[in-house]
Amino acid sequence: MRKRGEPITVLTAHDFPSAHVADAAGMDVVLVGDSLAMVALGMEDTSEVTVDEMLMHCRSVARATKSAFTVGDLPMGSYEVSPEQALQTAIRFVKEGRVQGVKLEGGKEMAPTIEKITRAGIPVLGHIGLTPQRQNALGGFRVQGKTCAGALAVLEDALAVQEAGAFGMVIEAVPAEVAGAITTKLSVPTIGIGSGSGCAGQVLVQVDMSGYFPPGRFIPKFVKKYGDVWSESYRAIEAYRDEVKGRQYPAQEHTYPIREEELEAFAKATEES
Ligand SMILES: Nc1nc2c(c(=O)[nH]1)N[C@@H](CNc1ccc(C(=O)N[C@@H](CCC(=O)O)C(=O)O)cc1)CN2
Ligand SMILES: CC(C)(CO)C(=O)C(=O)O
Repeated sequence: MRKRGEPITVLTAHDFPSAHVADAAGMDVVLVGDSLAMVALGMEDTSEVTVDEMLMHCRSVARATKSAFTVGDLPMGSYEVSPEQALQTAIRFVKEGRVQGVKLEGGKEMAPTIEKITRAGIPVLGHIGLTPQRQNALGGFRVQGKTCAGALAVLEDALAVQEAGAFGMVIEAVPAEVAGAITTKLSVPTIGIGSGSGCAGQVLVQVDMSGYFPPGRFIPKFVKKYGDVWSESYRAIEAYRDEVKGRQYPAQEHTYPIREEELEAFAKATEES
């Protein structure tokens, strides 16, 4: 259990085993992020992933999270058309995805949508600053709020998202000083990613922080690699390959016994045929 005032720990996980370890390790929130597209499905960006794909992964994660609050990310195209569309999608996330809350990207333009969903009793986590679903409009995965005007725009978004009823908001790739200052002006928590330690909580993608990617792959500056799951998996798979090829695996202890007389009878029965 998290103590009052302590930073909120959030981890993006996409399937049952990763969510299971995140929950066991005491994460406050597990987010089924649409980074799913890039991390688990091998897509170029997050714009391709569908509601049905997200829902399958939400269900998988939700089966594993016993104590972590579980949030599902509304994918691009499933909530921008109207607040009604967004509410319908959010309801599917709760009913079919079995999550407890939803996340959606956008600032003040999404306020009516956030209000609509929260009024229906579904907790909403906002997402401002760098909004990856809009990377084409932002000119790529670019740091936001780097100028006075840019920082003021992020602040305006934060206040609008809070006012609309969001229980918190992700602030992605905003200079630490700006994200910290915005955090002090809000009453709901900010969950930073690439936005410094002044946020009320932090989020990272589990695959990134545990090092489950090949050496040399590009990772954003904000990622700290706390583990080397790629190397460990690679080592294990190589050893398995070698032992199968060398007939060392499976060994006697990995097999099931049969009584001598049954085996003899079996040999006799098959000899005759
Ligand atoms: N796996 C993984 N995939 C992801 C995310 C993640 O968390 N991890 N999060 C979302 C994408 N977000 C980013 C944010 C920043 C960058 C990035 O590359 N930023 C430049 C900064 C560019 C600039 O200076 O403007 C850098 O060098 O860090 C890439 C994807 C979705 N996909
Ligand atoms: C990591 C985070 C919070 C930011 O891009 C996210 O939204 C995701 O996992 O999809």
